Amino acid sequence: KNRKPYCNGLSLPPAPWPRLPLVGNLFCRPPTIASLDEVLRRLHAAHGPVVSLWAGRKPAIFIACHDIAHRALVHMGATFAHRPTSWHSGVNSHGVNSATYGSRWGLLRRNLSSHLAAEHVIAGAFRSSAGSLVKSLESAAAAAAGEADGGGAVVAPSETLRHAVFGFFAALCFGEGVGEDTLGRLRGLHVEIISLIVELDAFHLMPVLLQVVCYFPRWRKLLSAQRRHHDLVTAIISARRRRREEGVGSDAADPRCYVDTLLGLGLGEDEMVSLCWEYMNAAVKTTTTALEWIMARLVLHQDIQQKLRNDIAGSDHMTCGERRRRRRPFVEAVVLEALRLHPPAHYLLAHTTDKDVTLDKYVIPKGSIVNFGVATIGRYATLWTDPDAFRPERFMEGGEGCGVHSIAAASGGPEMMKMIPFGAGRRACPGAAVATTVLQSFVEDLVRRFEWIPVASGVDMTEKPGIVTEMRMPLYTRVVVRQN
Ligand code: HEM
Repeated sequence: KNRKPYCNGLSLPPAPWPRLPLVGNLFCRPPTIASLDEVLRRLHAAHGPVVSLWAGRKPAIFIACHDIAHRALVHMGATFAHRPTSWHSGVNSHGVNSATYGSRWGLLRRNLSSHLAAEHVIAGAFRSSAGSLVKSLESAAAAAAGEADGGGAVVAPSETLRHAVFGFFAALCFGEGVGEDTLGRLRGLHVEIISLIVELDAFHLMPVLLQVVCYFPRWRKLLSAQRRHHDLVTAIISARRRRREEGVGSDAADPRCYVDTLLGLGLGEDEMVSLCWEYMNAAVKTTTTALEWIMARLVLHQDIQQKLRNDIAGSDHMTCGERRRRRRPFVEAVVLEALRLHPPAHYLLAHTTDKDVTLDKYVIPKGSIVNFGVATIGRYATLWTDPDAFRPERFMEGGEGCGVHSIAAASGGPEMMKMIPFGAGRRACPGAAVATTVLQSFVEDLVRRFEWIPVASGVDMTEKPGIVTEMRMPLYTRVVVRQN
């Protein structure tokens, strides 16, 4: 019914009628990402890859086609590089992601990207967290060995993986030397704040009235958690500032961690706290979730796990740094295939446009919310053979995914966008290269040190939809410590 001409004879992308946000879910319970998935599945099936919902007075347009996503994010990159604003952004208000597309965003993004490109910083942080991850798993396996009925110990490694990934990114963000106790409190605060955020609000999909209704009962708790987070991170930053002023270690001469780079930019306290929140928040849950899906796949596909082990056996004598620099096509393929089939983020962060644009045969009005179906594109039946099957070989030489990277090259065509786990174009994830390198390195260490065997009940691969789509049941597996 709303296909009537809107602008220059073109109509808006098809939407359900009446124009209510996430129809059918609004009145019974707060709308969730699961209900969004459901509504979009039906709309795409009925109307094709470009559809709209209504977030209050604004259309929210969803694109689930790699070709159209390529036109929007790459060809019309500058037009689609804007983010919608929010009346309350809390801890996120000064982040790169919420920055208006312009000079401040450019400065913060360049700073983050060059910090993440510093090879020696990444290598140092990785060495210590990979070491402690292997030790913790060995201890967990030893503790559980008594309960095992032969053939290794049954463990639930999720918490250990999460701890290692958090430790790695905390070392990159705040530098080495922050106490375990402080990191524990910081992790607890991240969990608390995230549990209080209304999921769909993160995608700018809720009309203001609904936001007020959903946030009202949790507002005080959210403010209190944010205040405690602010105090803790300010104390860590102050300690880091003092270290630099006193010239402890080589840090004063060579800015290493993210906080050092922020101190160099002369930002205010609130800005730095917000940027640290964003760093840890953007990095940890996504990377941990990806790691869990990869390990679940390796437990499920014993042949792929063995092939991976054979493949990395040749690098056993190398140092950590040498291994990270060497190209490892099969490990890369395993990580890419897992990111295609199980992207941690099923949608990008919300984009918006600074003018009316025509896309496909529709008009996208200025200021609309625009988002892209990451999971739908990665599992598209016309783009991938047997898209629901886990086949890393498709990314090897001669395979249908050969040449496809986790981030589409700006010069490539739409075929480069057959998967977009990190987005594409100007707002694509600046942490993509670090995340994939770290995933490959953790996976190598975990497969080199342990054998991962399914328990009798198998592996539950059901998804738990959310801002980050995790496994519904945490991984539960048998591990055997390898002797060599
Ligand atoms: C497996 C791990 C990760 C995944 C799947 C992931 C995914 C994404 C996605 C889908 C976006 C939205 C892109 C868009 O809206 O077009 C994004 C943005 C972003 N990510 Fe990541 N990310 C990961 C790791 C990281 C890491 C390690 C960092 C930094 C330490 C990071 C920092 C950011 C930032 C700052 C943005 C906003 C960029 C901007 O608005 O300019 N992410 N990420």
